[in-house]
Amino acid sequence: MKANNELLIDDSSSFHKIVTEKSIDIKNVTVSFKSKGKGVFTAVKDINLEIGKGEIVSIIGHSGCGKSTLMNTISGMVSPSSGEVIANNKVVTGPGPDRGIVFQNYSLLPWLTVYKNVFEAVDSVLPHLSKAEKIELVEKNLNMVNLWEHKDKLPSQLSGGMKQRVAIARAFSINPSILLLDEPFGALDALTKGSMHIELLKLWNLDNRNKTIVMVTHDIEEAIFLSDRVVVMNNGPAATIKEIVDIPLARPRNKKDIIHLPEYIEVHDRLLNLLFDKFSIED
Ligand SMILES: Nc1ncnc2c1ncn2[C@@H]1O[C@H](COP(=O)(O)OP(=O)(O)OP(=O)(O)O)[C@@H](O)[C@H]1O
Repeated sequence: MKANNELLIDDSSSFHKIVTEKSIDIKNVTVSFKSKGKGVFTAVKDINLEIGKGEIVSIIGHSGCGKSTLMNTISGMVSPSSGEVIANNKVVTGPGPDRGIVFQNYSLLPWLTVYKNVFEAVDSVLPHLSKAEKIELVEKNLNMVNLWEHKDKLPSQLSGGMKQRVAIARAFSINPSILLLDEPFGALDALTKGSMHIELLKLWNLDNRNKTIVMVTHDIEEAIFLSDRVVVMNNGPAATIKEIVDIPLARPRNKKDIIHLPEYIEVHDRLLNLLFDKFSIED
């Protein structure tokens, strides 16, 4: 049995696809913030995590434990105080088009239509494409999330789920090999969230499961349904990785069926225990 933070290479007993290429390598990463009058605050400490190409990995942990900080080191928006992040075999020194990010608050430009929100992103990240190629990309991705007919609407005319679908279509249209999702479905109701999970997996499948997806979530069921592995963080400050849990469920997964499987129940219990081990029922 391999240590669970190593890549699963050629492991025929695993449910995971065979991973032969590293996509992200977080090496001994510590992130500290300096704040005026309060000195130095260490958010995460000595994080080591390897993620293979095409893997879906979720990060869960209590509020403030450093999940977003860790994601931001992969995106390049936060620099590690020590250690380094390697993405697609290059040391991360800032944001790049190989890493797309989707936030909980959609971050759409409110003055641009759905179409323009996606087009502008394609235009700025892939300037070498012809206009026709850019239009084709925008159309394909808006169709994939069933929003083509809403292409002329402004974000204010859309529901939360629709806005998030635009944000996801935008992230996919720039075709990053790594997709970083920071609580992407946190603000959605359960039904919308469920259909967004299917949309996300559909896009991932259409791309031959080649995109690496790292997602921050608070939702254990969401993490199990979507992920190959779930990274559980300890509480901060100086948060570390508590455990990395493999999700032993074959794909495609049917949400209604998997919840009855003993493997699901076991992994769900494990994650609950890891997250809530300090509480008892009486609490
Ligand atoms: N730029 C910053 N300057 C100072 N402290 C920061 C900064 N960014 C994050 N922190 C601190 O680092 C810790 C981790 O924050 P982070 O946002 O990564 O946590 P999180 O696990 O994503 O939280 P949540 O689940 O509530 O979104 C927190 O204590 C936060 O206050």
